[in-house]
Amino acid sequence: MHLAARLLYSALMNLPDCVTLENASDYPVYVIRHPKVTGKVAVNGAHVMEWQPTSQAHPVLYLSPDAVLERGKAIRGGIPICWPWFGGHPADSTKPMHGIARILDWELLRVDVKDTHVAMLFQLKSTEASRAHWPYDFTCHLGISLGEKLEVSLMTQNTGRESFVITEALHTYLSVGDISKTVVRGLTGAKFVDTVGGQHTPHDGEEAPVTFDREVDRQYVSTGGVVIEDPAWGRKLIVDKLGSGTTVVWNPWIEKSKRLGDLPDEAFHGFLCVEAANANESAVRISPGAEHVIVTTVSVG
Ligand SMILES: O=P(O)(O)OC[C@H]1O[C@@H](O)[C@H](O)[C@@H](O)[C@@H]1O
Repeated sequence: MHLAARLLYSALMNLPDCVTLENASDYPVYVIRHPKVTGKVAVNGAHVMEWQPTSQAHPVLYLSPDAVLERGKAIRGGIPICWPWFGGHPADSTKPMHGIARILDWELLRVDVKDTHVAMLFQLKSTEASRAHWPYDFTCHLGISLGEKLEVSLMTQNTGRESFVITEALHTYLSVGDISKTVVRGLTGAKFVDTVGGQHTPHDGEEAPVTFDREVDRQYVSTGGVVIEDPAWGRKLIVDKLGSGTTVVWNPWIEKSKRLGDLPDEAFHGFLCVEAANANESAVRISPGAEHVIVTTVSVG
């Protein structure tokens, strides 16, 4: 659907009072102001840019102050949806990094408001634009529930006549008080692929929890959740997931931050990414008519 039609449709949807559609500089964003939670979700990528329970003094998600808000571009921070490939395209390096879902406009189908949360349902269907990058027919639904807990679930349906294989990630940027004191628990013993510098080096599991004193870019074989201890802000973040065989942990540290134009050089001190993903041997084959769901939740312990 064309953007203008989509915006008209949203207007006709009678958005609840706590959700408004703001359209500064032709960049539509749903803004949530609910007694229990505030948030922002961009039409571009159905991208959760912000989510903050009103009980929290500090933001939970990280959003770069230099993030580029332009349709067709990925946002640095929040939760980019990496789909239908995670990382670089396996065969064609000219295709967009992390796939197309984060750079296409999604359509809001429904909003439900409860005392405790706001739930939104977005849809992305295959079009000529998507087929130019990926030649398959699909419908994706993204459910986002913003409350004391954040839940994001991505369902991929194969609406075509041939099977396809996807890799994917719910690429969650989390704010922390000090990355050098941050500890990620829940991945001990898990094999991982180290991808720092673009290499893909397999490793056996480690007994120590994950800590940060340099760039970390790892794809763990893991179906379970993690706990992120952030002593600087005296809190724990709990990231859980379903339908995911890979957990990606990423912090760019200083050199890579300098190379990323949409991230301040020193911003790496204040975030890490923990991504519910399916990569490598967890790539998902979906038959015609079949579907696959991946879910991540984030809460503050
Ligand atoms: O800059 P992008 O395309 O948003 O990717 C950010 C990072 O995303 C992570 O998931 C990857 O593991 C990193 O290698 C990558 O640098």
